[in-house]
Amino acid sequence: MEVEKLCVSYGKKSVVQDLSFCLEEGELLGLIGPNGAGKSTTIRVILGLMKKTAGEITIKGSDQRYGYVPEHPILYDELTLWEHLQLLAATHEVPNFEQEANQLLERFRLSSVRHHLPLGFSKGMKQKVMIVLAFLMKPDLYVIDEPFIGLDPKAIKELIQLLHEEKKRGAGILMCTHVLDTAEKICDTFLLLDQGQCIAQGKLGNLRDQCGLSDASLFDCFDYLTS
Ligand SMILES: Nc1ncnc2c1ncn2[C@@H]1O[C@H](COP(=O)(O)OP(=O)(O)OP(=O)(O)O)[C@@H](O)[C@H]1O
Repeated sequence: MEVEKLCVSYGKKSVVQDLSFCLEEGELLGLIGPNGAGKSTTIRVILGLMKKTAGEITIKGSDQRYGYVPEHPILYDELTLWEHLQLLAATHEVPNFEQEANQLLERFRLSSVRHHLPLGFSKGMKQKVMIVLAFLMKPDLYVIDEPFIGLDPKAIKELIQLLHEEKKRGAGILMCTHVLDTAEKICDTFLLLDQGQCIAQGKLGNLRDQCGLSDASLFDCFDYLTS
């Protein structure tokens, strides 16, 4: 995915200015920044949920689908968990989805509630359903917004493992998060947004160079660059 000089406004208020970045195959890019920096807005525009004011977003390759894990789970009250998976498989042409779906449900400890309505699910269970739905499709591009919030440690471990597997398969992953210690461990590159502008991007080493702090953690770089 290539984003070039992206600008986004809410009415007259400009919230993203001249944002450019690339997401390569097999790359996990961490989109980080303070509250209100413009991360979710950027994601909404990439997903086509909001219009941009200017700029270009190009998704290369034949697979134009994306796996989206939103910050807040969005599920149908009247469909069971399994019916959600069936619906996604039918609308996104996922062939022989049953085996993959069963494995994902097992990994996220959701097998026993597969025929239940998500109305009675906890916040973390709903979040896990959104993850299973996104990963069932096996798209070339993932857009993931704050996936770790509300997940139990076992589910966090499974999600990190899944991210590794999908990277290995060649998928590009854009992940917005405030959980910097995990991001530091699993992301290949970072894009630090502040007040709608990119103030640093690249590998942790690039961020460290920009701060002049050779052993700094991602948190230290974030703190220094946004102060
Ligand atoms: N619906 C809206 N109408 C007007 N302004 C909005 C709207 N949604 C967000 N904004 C503004 O756009 C800016 C960027 O918000 P955005 O939600 O993209 O930030 P964020 O980086 O995702 O923040 P957070 O880390 O808190 O989730 C903020 O100044 C916010 O007040």
